[in-house]
Amino acid sequence: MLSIHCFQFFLFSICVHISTVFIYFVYYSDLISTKYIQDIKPEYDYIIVGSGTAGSVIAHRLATETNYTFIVVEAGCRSHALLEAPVLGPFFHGSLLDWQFQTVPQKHACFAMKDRKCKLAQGKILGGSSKLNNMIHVRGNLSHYVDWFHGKHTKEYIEKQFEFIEQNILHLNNVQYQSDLSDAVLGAAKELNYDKLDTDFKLGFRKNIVSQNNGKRWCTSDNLDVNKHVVTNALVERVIFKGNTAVGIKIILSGRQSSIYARKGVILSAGAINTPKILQLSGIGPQKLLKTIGIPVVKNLPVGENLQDHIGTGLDFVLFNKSVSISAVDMINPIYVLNYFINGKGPWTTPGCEVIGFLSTKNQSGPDLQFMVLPVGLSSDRGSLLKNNVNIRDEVWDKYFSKSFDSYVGTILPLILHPKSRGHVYINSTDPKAPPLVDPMYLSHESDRETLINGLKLVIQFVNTKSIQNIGGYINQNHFPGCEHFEIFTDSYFDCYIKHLTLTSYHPVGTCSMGLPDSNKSVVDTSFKVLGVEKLYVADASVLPTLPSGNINAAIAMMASVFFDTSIKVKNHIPLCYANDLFAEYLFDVCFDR
Ligand SMILES: Cc1cc2nc3c(=O)[nH]c(=O)nc-3n(C[C@H](O)[C@H](O)[C@H](O)COP(=O)(O)OP(=O)(O)OC[C@H]3O[C@@H](n4cnc5c(N)ncnc54)[C@H](O)[C@@H]3O)c2cc1C
Repeated sequence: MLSIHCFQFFLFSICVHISTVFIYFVYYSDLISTKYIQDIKPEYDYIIVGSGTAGSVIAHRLATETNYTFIVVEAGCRSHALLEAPVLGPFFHGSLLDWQFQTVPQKHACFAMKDRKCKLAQGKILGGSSKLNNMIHVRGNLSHYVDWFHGKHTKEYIEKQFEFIEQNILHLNNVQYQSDLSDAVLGAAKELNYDKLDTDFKLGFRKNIVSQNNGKRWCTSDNLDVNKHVVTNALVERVIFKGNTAVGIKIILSGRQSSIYARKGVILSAGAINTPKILQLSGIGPQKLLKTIGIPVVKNLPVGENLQDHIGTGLDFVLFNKSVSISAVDMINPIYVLNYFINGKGPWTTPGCEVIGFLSTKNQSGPDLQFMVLPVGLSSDRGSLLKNNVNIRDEVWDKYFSKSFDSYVGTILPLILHPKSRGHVYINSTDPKAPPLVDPMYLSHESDRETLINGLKLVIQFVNTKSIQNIGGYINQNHFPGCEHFEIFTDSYFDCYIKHLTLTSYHPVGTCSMGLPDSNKSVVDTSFKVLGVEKLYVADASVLPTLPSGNINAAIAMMASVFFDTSIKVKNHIPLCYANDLFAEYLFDVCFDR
């Protein structure tokens, strides 16, 4: 048996090395072409920093609905068709396509990770984190978004924005490949009286809808004319101000510093970790922090505070005595590879997570917990990739995860939807290349731990259903290393377990919160404008004041679209029109104010 595991490890390791070499090739060929080909003008109407989910929605709408000049400035490289296969997502973690952020050592979480630091992958590539993500498309609960805008936009308006994005910007499919675990979990949910999930997220389960086009990953950046509108491998250092008006940005391109100017506005869409970093480097942030670092204060605002994330636990918690999916080794079967490249079908299209569910640990009508169901676990690849992605310590690996090698693993991952723990992102140097200190303070609020403990109990309930028993499911009975002194599956054991095995779902938000101008928690107003300065906007994950009820990519795209409508179209008196649905509009390709 040991020799099979060694062989599997060897095989996976070869795949990891091949993908690493290919990523180097993609990265460096773009770097060289950046030097000789990319053409940047000194001034545009708008500058967009970051080509991720949000930046690309804004760029696409600027290109297709206005005559404004603009440029998207992206620190990462262009992608490559071979990197679009959904199954390859985990290979990008820790690579040149990832900012490779880690948390500072955590007081209440991440004990099973090296130095108590959890890794927090974020995409550094054209398309941003949407090139690394699991492609799950969830609208979330619309009434939360109405609250974010303090009533400025109605639920119907938000719904229209989602419809617009779903019809014009994303490609959405049902998952193209499913394991036996999917149907078993849906069967279990039925046994436990959960409904099928409807659109306005309440409680219930469903198979995933994913952002894919013919089985290939689809990102908002895939709409862009890259040669015309994007410069890659260009790191934005800071915003340039004239008085209190943003007039441009300083960048490092091909090792050289230069400036680009914007007539109408600078839009920061660099994500929830990098946008606060750029603002702080530009003198917008907590006064005390900026003074300590020696940066002149342009505006004292709580930039970088209010960091939140959907936190979960439970990898390799559910085991099976028979296979519930094809094995990781099967993934390199040439038939599956060809099926993907020729038909856009089969296991290579897998987003990882096949089913999602929304539950309440408090018997309420709205969810406080999400389940993500994956037919793999941490030990599936025998330690060649995922162990490093999650930063697991060797001792924990040897004592716990490697013990699952002789079983089959699947994952029912409980995630807290509305955590109360809050952390921060602070720079600790004036060097734009230095990563900021990311302290999410995971699980620092006791109620978050309570929710997750109840979540693990719900996982056990699911595993005890007939549907899961029929496919040979059972709970891993090994004590988690570090928690041996607690009686297994008691509340105190689970409390210890989640503090050790703390997992991010890579959903950091909130670090440049949207809110009312007189609140001391707001960084941008409900028009996405940075408070107290002119012509500077933030539109990305960082403006979300709280976490949505579900995966966040669609909500970020929706926010970017609202930003475009309200702060570019309406502000510049360009009529709003979601579809040319009047005959005259259709005929003359215009929109009328309604
Ligand atoms: C591994 C993973 C799995 C996920 N799974 C899902 C999922 O299944 N469903 C879901 O809904 N959400 C998922 N998410 C979350 C979702 O993808 C992100 O929240 C979303 O893409 C963030 O969008 P954004 O525009 O705020 O930032 P990003 O998409 O991260 O874009 C920011 C861009 O700015 C660039 N940038 C940053 N700093 C600079 C600088 N100084 N100069 C120039 N450019 C810069 C970055 O390189 C990047 O391209 C996942 C995320 C990850 C990482």
